[in-house]
Amino acid sequence: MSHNAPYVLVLFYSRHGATAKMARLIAEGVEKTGLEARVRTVPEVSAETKATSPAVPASGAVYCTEDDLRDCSALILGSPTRFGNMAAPLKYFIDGTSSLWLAGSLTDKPAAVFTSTASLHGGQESTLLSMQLPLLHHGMFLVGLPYTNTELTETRGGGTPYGASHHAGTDGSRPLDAHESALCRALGQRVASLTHKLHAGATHVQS
Ligand SMILES: Cc1cc2nc3c(=O)[nH]c(=O)nc-3n(C[C@H](O)[C@H](O)[C@H](O)COP(=O)(O)O)c2cc1C
Repeated sequence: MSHNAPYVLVLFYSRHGATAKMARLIAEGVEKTGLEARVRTVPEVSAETKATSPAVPASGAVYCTEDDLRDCSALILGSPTRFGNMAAPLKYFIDGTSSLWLAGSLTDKPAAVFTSTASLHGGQESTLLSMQLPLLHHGMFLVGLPYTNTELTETRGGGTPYGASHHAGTDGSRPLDAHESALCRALGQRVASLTHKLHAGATHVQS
């Protein structure tokens, strides 16, 4: 367990900004509970023959460090859907977490996932489910969205029990609607509430 103040790491990749907007709404949900949301992104990946980018992004969230990930109390992971799966930059980052896996650094911490797609039936669920696989390998407690969030049955866009999702449209211009936004906030709040409960339980056991 970390000695830092507890925080929920909202870690995402976004090329065109839709997933980044979801991350901000999820962070709002986390912070409603009084817990800090630490919003971080990952750099692009490129072939060895291609130029690299500056070490600090020009705008938006800063890049996630290994310490950010190791010391989080919970993780909420977001990616655009790419061919029904998460985007390579996020997968590349996760593939670099072997030392945390060996140390069990993320074991018994809550985790959840979110995605944005161009088409409504273009792989939201497959992306969310496949994003959960490495989190299970890390021993995390997966958190989804319960149907007591009535937006799940009312939505005409994104929103799944496996995590939050957004239908951006083929030109990416469809904004997050009220249902999708509410489910983003609900996911952040749910992960943070569970984190509070786990911390309270741990304190109780130790005292
Ligand atoms: C290489 C590539 C593959 C994609 N594959 C899918 C897909 O399988 N299904 C889908 O609905 N959208 C797909 N998209 C569209 C993105 O998921 C969509 O534009 C998303 O909203 C982008 O999120 P962002 O604004 O955070 O970058 C793909 C986009 C790219 C560039």
